[in-house]
Order: sequence, then C-alpha cells, then structure tokens
Amino acid sequence: MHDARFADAASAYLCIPPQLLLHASFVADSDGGSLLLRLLSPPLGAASSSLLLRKSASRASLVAALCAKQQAAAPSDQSDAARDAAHLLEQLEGPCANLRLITIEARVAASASGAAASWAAQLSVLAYAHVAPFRRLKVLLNPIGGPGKARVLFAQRIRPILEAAGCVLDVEVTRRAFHGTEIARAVDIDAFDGIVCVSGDGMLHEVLNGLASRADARAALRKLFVAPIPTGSGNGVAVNILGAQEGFNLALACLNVIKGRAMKIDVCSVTQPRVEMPKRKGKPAPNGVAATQEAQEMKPYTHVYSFLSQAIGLMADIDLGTEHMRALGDARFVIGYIGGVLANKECEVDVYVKLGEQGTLNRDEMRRRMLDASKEPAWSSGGDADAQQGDEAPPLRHGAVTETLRDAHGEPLELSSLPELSLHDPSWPYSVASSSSPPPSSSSASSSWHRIPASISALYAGKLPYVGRDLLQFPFAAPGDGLVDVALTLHGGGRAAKLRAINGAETGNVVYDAALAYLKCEAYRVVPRRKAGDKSLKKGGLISIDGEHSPYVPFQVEVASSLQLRVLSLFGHFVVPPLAVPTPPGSAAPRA
Ligand SMILES: Nc1ncnc2c1ncn2[C@@H]1O[C@H](COP(=O)(O)OP(=O)(O)OP(=O)(O)O)[C@@H](O)[C@H]1O
Repeated sequence: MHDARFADAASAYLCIPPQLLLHASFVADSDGGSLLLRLLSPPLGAASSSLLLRKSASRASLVAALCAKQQAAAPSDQSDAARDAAHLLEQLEGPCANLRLITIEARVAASASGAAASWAAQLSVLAYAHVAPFRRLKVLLNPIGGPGKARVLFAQRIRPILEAAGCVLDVEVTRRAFHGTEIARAVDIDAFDGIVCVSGDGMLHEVLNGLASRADARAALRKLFVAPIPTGSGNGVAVNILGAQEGFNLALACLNVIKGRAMKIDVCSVTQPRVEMPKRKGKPAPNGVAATQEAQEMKPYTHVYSFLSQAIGLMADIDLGTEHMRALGDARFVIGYIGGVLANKECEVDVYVKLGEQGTLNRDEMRRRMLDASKEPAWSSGGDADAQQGDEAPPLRHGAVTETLRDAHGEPLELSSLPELSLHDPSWPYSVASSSSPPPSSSSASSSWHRIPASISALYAGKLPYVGRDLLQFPFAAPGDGLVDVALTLHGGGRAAKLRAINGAETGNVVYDAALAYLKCEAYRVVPRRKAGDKSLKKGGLISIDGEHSPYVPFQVEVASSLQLRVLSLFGHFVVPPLAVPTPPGSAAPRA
C-alpha cells in the first residue's frame, strides 16, 4: 500500500463488521506460522469511514464508537437481533458499500504463534456466529439471462468469493429453458444446503417449481434454501433481499449466500385450464414447468407455483412484451411502461377475490402490520411446524380454476351473482374507487368470494415488495403473512394517472395513487373476457407468472397453505424503505 498514513504496518489495523470476514486461519510451522484472513472489504483508506484501516485511534475507541452509533440509530422497541440487522444494513449501504475480496497474509514469529492461533479461532467463531461455514451449494448458472454476462461474472467475481469462504460448489450451466426445474426436481436434498441461482428471477421460479413438484416437496423446500446472485434483467428477488441500492451488487449477494439466514416466503399456487400453446422461438411452450409436472396425471388444469408476481394487462405487457430488449437490462421495463401508457387500453377481465380472515383493503392496517413485523427478524426457527405435516405438497384449498367456486360451507357459488367487493379504503378515501360505497358494517367480505366491480387497466399481484429496482409496487407485502397483495390500476384514471404513478414507483407511494386499488387477499381468480389471439390484445394476450409467459386463459391464485420457500437474508426482512403516507389531496399538512 502506498498511502503514507498506513506506512507503519505494525500499528495499522482493519476494523470491519465480523460479518464481512469470510475465513480466518493460522497454520503453525517450525519457526512460527502463517496467518491467513480472507474478507470482503470496502476500499482501504477511504477517509469517511470509521471502519477502515487506521493506525492512530485505539481499537477499543473505534469499537465503542460503532456501538454508540448503532444504539443511537435503533428504535427502542426493536429486539437485539433487529438492531444488529439494522446496523449491518446501515454499514453495507454506507461505509461498507462497494465491497471487494481481499486477502491478508502474515508471517507470525514463533513467540506469537499461540496468540495468533487463538485469535484466528476467535475470529472464525465471530465470523460465523449464526450460521455454519463451508456451505454445500448447487449453483445454477443461466448463461443467457439479462445481458448474458453470467459466465464471465461467475468466473471473475462470484466464484472467488464463494471459494474464499470455503463453500463447496457444484456448478451446472443451464442448457435450455426449464432445465432449472429439471435439476431442482432431481437434486439430492441431503447433498446440499441450498441452491444458488446465478441468474434473474426466471431461474428462481424454475427452481421453486422443481422443488415444489417433487414427491417430497415439503421436505425439499424445508431442507434447501434458495439464494439469487443477480445476473438477469429485473433481479427482483435480489433487490428485495439486498435492497434497491445494493440489489445488483454481486459481492453482497455472495455474502448473503455465505452468511444469510433462511427466511420463509409464502408460495402461491396458480392454476389454469390446460391448453395447447404454440411453441415460441427458442423456448418450449409456455407453462412448460407445469406441462412436465402434470402431464402424467392428465388433470384438466395446470398448476405452477409463484412467489414473485402475477400480472395481466399493462404490467404483463411490460414484462413480457419487452423480452426482445433483454440486452437493455431493466431499462426495458421503463420503455415498455411508456408504450403501455400511450396505448391506454382497458384490461377486459372479470376479477373475483377472497379476502380471507386476514385480508384487508385498509392501508393503515397494512402499514401497522409492517411496523410490527419489523421489530423482529423473520428468520425461520429450527423447530418448523411444517415438519409435522408430511413431505408432500398440500392440496389446493380453494380448488382449481376449472372448478366451481365454493363458499365457506362448501356450497357452490355462481360467478355472475357474487356480491361486489367495495374498494373503499376508510384509511385512504382519495381513490377513484372510493366512489364505490363503503362496505356494509356486518361485512361478509372476509369469508366469501366477491367480484371486483371496477374496470381496470392492469392487475398486478405479488408476494415481494419490489418487482424491480425502480418499482416498489407492493410496499406492504410480507414474507409469511399468508396473503397475496393485489394492485389494480383503475382504467378510469386514464393516461394522466398512469404517468403520474411513475413518480411514486420507486418509493412505494404508488399505492396511494388515486387510480390504484390495493388489497391483501387469500385467493383470487381472473377470467379474461377476450380470447387468446384476439387482435386487440398485445401479442395475442399476455399473462405473466413470476415474469414467465403463461397462456391467455383464466387463472386462479391462492397462497399455498404450509408451503414456503426459504430464501436467504442477511437482515431477516425485505429491505424496503419506510413508506411515508403522502399528503391527502386538498389538505395542507402531511399525515402522521
Ligand atoms: N441455456 C439456456 N438457453 C435458453 N434459455 C435458458 C437457458 N438457461 C435458462 N434459460 C431460460 O432463461 C429464462 C430467463 O432467465 P433469467 O431469469 O435468469 O433472466 P432474465 O429473464 O433476464 O431476468 P429477470 O427474470 O430477472 O428479468 C429462464 O426462465 C430460463 O427458462
């Protein structure tokens, strides 16, 4: 190092959070020994940080300063684990952003070798305080995801970090669409700790479907974690786990693979009538995941699992109608949105919803639940309740889309005579939908199915807050609340409202837009009024399930009971900024 401030190597030291240390060892020999440290470090010598290599201050004073900062930042009602996680996030988004792999090697004299050995051992314990080291990883690499750079990024940036931490890697480059599903369906669940996807979201969707369609689905999802390393276009999962700022950061994604703890995310079941779909260029028929899974059983419907999003109308057109722009990375979604706004088409569908006991349209209630949840990290505990429930996937609770809807007593329901769901939100009565009457006081909304009365431009539903770096569409989405968040872009808002919505896209304030209805529900069904191939539909009709093309036919979604995906997280929650409630239209001061 050439910086004069660090010329005195004997008195210099590096102060970093122990989570950034990947490996510490001391190997003794006849005249002392060798100390080896491998770690992720911010650029050495950056003046702004108290964490960096310093030679003047005492180590004790630095550590004390960090602790004081941590306590000052944390809300008082958070647990210690939540405070630690918040502090780590603060460091990773601040002084410890821009991590790179460094190795420190030192010769230690014989007289100091005992101390060096015990120091290395202590460091190892600190570095892996909450997780076991040397994870065994099945790595799936999609060579064509996003800008198509996954191979080179893996070789130059990803593999070196995972190997520096002593992870045991079994790497497989996917050779075709749905190869990820095949691999996950066949993987030996005792041979690995988790599956790492060097890809975008599409590969994660395939892996989920591979695991969930095994005979031992629950056991596979319980035993194996799944973790993204973002090399696709949208990389929505990585953005939710690492935050919008650092969501595409490969070093941080690797750290999450090495040190993250499992967090359970609800999985949605999506059923559609079985139809023949034309093969698209370079890709098997859409819904190929389900096709392979269900073919032998010859059910009249296909069944796929979704953990990210389902979309029809404007949002599906953006996602799937811009695939030819894949090389532009996530910029393609913005271009697609502008095109959709200009077209300003109604999405001609009928939507039916079952809120369920916990479902709600009240945004204040959703905010309160989020704040409550943030007090404790949502890492999954060892004694999982779903271990008691057998290994196979659970049956559908609400039946398939090809079946008749039923009420709480099992009686069949006629779609055309279902009651309308009032879209009125008492905590935010500034929506176009508020013209619908408030719900009756003794509402049966929770226990039965209802029809959405409004005409819409898009239905977008999801389990994760961010659907891309620039769009925090579901700021109230929670990993394990048993509910799926549904955003309905009301057609009555017109082009102006859709353009206005871009303003609130990154902050999540889009959910307060007057032309958006937002709800949390247990299940919903969508029935397109136009047939696939209709000339008025973009590309003959697009439905996106986790960003993958699905047939343009009805679909029904329910949050699967007791089937959850374990995704790694360093923080125990999605990294979502606190949502400030905007000033209601026509009032002077912001709401508390
Ligand atoms: N070798 C391959 N040849 C063709 N297609 C492949 C191959 N490997 C994987 N795929 C397909 O590529 C699709 C897209 O992959 P991925 O999600 O990694 O990238 P992306 O779509 O650009 O990113 P995102 O989903 O985050 O927007 C996957 O759904 C998978 O079916």
